[in-house]
Amino acid sequence: MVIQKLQLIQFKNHSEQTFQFSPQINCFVGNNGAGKTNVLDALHYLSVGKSFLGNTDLNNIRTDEDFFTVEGTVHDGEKENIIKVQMPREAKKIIKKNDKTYDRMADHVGFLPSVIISPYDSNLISDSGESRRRFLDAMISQTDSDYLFNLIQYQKTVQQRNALLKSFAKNRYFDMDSLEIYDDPLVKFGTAIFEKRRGFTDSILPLIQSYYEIISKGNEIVTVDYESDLRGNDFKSLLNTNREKDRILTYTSRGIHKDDLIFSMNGGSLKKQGSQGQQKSFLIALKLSQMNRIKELTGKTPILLLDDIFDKLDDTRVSQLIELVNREHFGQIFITDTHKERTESVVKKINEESRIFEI
Ligand SMILES: Nc1ncnc2c1ncn2[C@@H]1O[C@H](COP(=O)(O)OP(=O)(O)OP(=O)(O)O)[C@@H](O)[C@H]1O
Repeated sequence: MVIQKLQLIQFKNHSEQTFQFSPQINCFVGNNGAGKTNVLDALHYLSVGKSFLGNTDLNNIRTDEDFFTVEGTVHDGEKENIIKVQMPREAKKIIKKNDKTYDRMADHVGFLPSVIISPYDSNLISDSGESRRRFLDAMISQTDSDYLFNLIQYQKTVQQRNALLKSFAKNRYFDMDSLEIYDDPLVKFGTAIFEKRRGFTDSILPLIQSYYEIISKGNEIVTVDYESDLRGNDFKSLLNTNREKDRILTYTSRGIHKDDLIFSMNGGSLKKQGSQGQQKSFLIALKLSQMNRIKELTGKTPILLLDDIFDKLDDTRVSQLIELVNREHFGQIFITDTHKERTESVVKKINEESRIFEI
């Protein structure tokens, strides 16, 4: 997948801007606050119809304007496609491919896969399990539409079961039969999600380890463990055993909504023991592995968005990263950096066609 052209209208700090891209490496350089990350965010909109910064769509309309438009010309290997995201202040967001409006945003996901590596990824290490679960879900659902369906059904069922538990407590009443109605859907959807998450983590671990080894020159060993209540436990029995506890707590205490990914370095916690550069190297390895899996499963090469990638990495790690990019041919890459000279020197070492845009 190659984005040939990007046009921004009233998108964040960009009033009107058009970029003609290289099919290989594109760099955006400029001072803090110039709007480099905003360009990557626009590319993210073309991929999944929303911001990677967690902003609401309305916040991304340029101040005092009525709408934003992000339009991209995307070559899918066969033909050119025009992807257009339009966000009016007073109406619903729409996304179109070749002038045809999608009924649901989800129908577009997967057409232009992307992987982003940004400073915000550090939340994956520092935050609670919820952000790691969201990451895992986003990774798997880019290549598996059943997964998203099962997940939505599972989450709805947990919400309904929790609401019932709360109403029991409020009304000082308990009815086992009506609570048990939720067991079958929880077991069905939860077990399917568990199997997918386990399979995905198992398949991605050797990739993460090999990318990390290259970036760090073998200085440390990292691991990722998938932690789940369903590991070694049958979900149905787990629900039975915890029914009384759930009644007291008034929520569903066990299940795949409590899953987590445990990141370790040399046997200890990556969060507690990893330096900023080591944590960043790990996140890069994780994301490159995600990229590799998407490519393998869909046959499409995702676009790679690298926000502030060189910050916090020492020269050795930057060189290793360049070597990796040269070796693996990651497809089309978009990089932001505040240091023009650093970007120029890095790009010179990569044997691919590049373009540098000053923002
Ligand atoms: N809706 C909006 N309307 C106008 N300007 C906006 C809007 N949203 C964000 N901005 C501006 O965008 C700028 C931030 O852009 P961005 O995050 O892309 O900067 P950057 O070049 O990546 O900076 P850094 O090097 O610090 O990461 C800020 O100046 C902010 O005020």
